[in-house]
Amino acid sequence: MSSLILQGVSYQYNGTKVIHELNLTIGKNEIVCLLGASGCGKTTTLKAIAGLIETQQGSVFIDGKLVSNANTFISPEHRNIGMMFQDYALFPHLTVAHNIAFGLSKMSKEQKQQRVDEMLKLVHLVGCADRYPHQLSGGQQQRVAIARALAYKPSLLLLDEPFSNIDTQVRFELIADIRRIIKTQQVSAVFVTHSKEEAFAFADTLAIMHQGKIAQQGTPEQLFAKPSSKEVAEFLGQGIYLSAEALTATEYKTAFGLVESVIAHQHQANIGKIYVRPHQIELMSDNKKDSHSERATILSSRFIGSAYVYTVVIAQQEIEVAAQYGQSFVQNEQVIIKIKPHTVNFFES
Ligand SMILES: Nc1ncnc2c1ncn2[C@@H]1O[C@H](COP(=O)(O)OP(=O)(O)OP(=O)(O)O)[C@@H](O)[C@H]1O
Repeated sequence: MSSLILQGVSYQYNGTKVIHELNLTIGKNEIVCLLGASGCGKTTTLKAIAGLIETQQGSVFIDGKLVSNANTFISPEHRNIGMMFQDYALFPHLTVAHNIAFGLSKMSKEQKQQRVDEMLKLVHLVGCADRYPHQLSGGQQQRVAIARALAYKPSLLLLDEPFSNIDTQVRFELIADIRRIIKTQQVSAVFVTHSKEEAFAFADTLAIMHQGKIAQQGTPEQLFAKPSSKEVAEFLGQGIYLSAEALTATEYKTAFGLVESVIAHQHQANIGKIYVRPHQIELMSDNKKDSHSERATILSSRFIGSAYVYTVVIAQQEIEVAAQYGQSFVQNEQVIIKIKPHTVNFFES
């Protein structure tokens, strides 16, 4: 059974549609990241799942139970969800223990104490029970927030940009730790961010949102290997388009030479464009001057400690490409580029 199903969910603010007939399914114990540009509707989707807004169309099921459609609306406190929102801070006047125990009103005093102790252990904050939030670091406060969200054993956890106020240095340690905590508690989670790095580190699967819809859902590897649209490919990382002809299931002819795919693709049409990312491009000096391929132009360079990164113009598009060790080029130099064999993203035109 799925933990969460959204079927054709739509929502509009004052007549402006923000989410459009959105579909999303999340499996048991799966961590899914809603990833997308600012304003694409991520937080609104999370609010619709939580019941913080009433959707105008579509159905939401949590653990197989209908929580919202045209005739039904279950309030947030009855949806068995835990929330960890960026602006859903800890109660400043309550100790860590009281913050964690906040949602445990139905338990006896002893049961509450036991659950708080269990949660403190889980989030590595034993000994901090009597502290107040202002006596904790940002990372520790987020550990308390996750402990509070998990204390009453929700079946689904919703996290909205929970790491955005945490220093970059400790952020990825905290992400790994909170992922471990969620996995040990066997709870499903929907996580919202606009950071790809956070999404890759935290989620099992990504659901890329674009203009109020899920454009594609899958593991990072699946999305990189076969983005369903140019928007998904572009969102996953900067790149350039090269006009290409698919010669076979693994070979593409471009003005810059033949490009080889490490995975075979089926094509309806053989004329289109391939999307090439910087790490797939190799710059080479034009020593022989006898190649028939087009040249790229070095626009500028910057030193990043271990190598030079060049801004290069390729087919009228600018892209930053790192040079190989020991290579150097001068401004306006015409260079040959080699596209390394990779999983080619080909879009038919
Ligand atoms: N209360 C509101 N009233 C009117 N419009 C709103 C309201 N809340 C959000 N919006 C609009 O709805 C759209 C989607 O907002 P939402 O917060 O869901 O996007 P998001 O993808 O989470 O963005 P971000 O990454 O910037 O947080 C935006 O255009 C936003 O301006």
